[in-house]
Amino acid sequence: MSDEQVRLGELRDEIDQLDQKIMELISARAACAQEVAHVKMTANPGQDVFFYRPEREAQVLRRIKEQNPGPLSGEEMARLFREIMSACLALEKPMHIAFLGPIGTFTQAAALKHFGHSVVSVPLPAIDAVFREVESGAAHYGVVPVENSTEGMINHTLDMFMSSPLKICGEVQLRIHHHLLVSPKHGDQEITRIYSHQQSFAQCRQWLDTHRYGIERVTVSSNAEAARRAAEEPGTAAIAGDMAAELYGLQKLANSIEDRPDNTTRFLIIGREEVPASGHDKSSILVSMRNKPGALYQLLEPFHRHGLSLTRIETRPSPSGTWAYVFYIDFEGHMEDEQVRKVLAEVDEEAVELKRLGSYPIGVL
Ligand SMILES: O=C(O)C(=O)C[C@]1(C(=O)O)C=C[C@@H](O)C=C1
Repeated sequence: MSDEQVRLGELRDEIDQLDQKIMELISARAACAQEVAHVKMTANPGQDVFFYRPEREAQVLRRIKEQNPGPLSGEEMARLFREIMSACLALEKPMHIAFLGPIGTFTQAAALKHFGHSVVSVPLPAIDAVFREVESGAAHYGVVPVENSTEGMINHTLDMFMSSPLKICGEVQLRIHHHLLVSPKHGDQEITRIYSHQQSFAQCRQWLDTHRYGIERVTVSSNAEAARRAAEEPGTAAIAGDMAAELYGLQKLANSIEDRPDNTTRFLIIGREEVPASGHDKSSILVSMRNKPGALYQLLEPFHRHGLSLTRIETRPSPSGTWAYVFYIDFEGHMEDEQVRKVLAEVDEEAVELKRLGSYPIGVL
């Protein structure tokens, strides 16, 4: 045996022993989670038990990232623990997660990034269908897109909160890479049509104008649908992400064609319960103000005075009347925090209506 073979043999023995220990430790952790489920059920007999605890998961993942000794990166280590916790939660209760489908969309990728792969993910055809599925209790949680760094807010999601009783329980950000995809089945046939979702066309507009000028662009309901069509119709291509490419066996003609390298979409997790503070949280509200001079100043001034950081403010027309507006506001802090309580009490005094959409951990992954 060569020196290399001897050394490799030793290292692989060491890896086998470590794997054995890791397996025993993961099993002990899973048994602990089962016990947690038992405690939760006996403490709340006959009631809705919330097995999924977003604030606890955020704390665990943050601690892992902070204390990770390397050589793996903090992100990579947190991703591994994300999957371990996902499997532990599935032992307690398999979670049904509704998302804006079909399968292969970026929203599904976001759902799996947030909850891990041990959930049952349920594709639905529209954002309001995701809300309804969670409201009815058919799904435990839902995942919907809310804003894109290139294209701005997804107004349909914001507007749903005006009438829905659901709470925001979390957020997840996903880097969005779009590719120009073709089916290897169709050989070198000239591309005369490109399918994609309207948001994806918008995010790749400059690239398309430079590299595929004049080719017909056909808008479809999702990137996954675009990929499905490109897989079936010769002479067509799709703009979609990795999940859709894999699902429909497409090849990349051009990689990462989004105009902005930091193209990111933020998704919200919607559920039926309020989330306790995790120590690093964000809150969202909807406020409708009287139509008078200085209304916006009056609304924002208490946030400034109490030192609360606004992360997003968006205006939407009110469904109740012409020229009345509703403000959608995200800010740092939890509604249980003293400062936040004070600010919201002041806002409530001036507002026609204040709706608390929820406090939730700032995305960790
Ligand atoms: O701490 C809990 O409440 C648990 O149920 C355990 C656990 C975990 O595996 O760490 C699992 C699921 C929850 O979402 C949070 C954490």
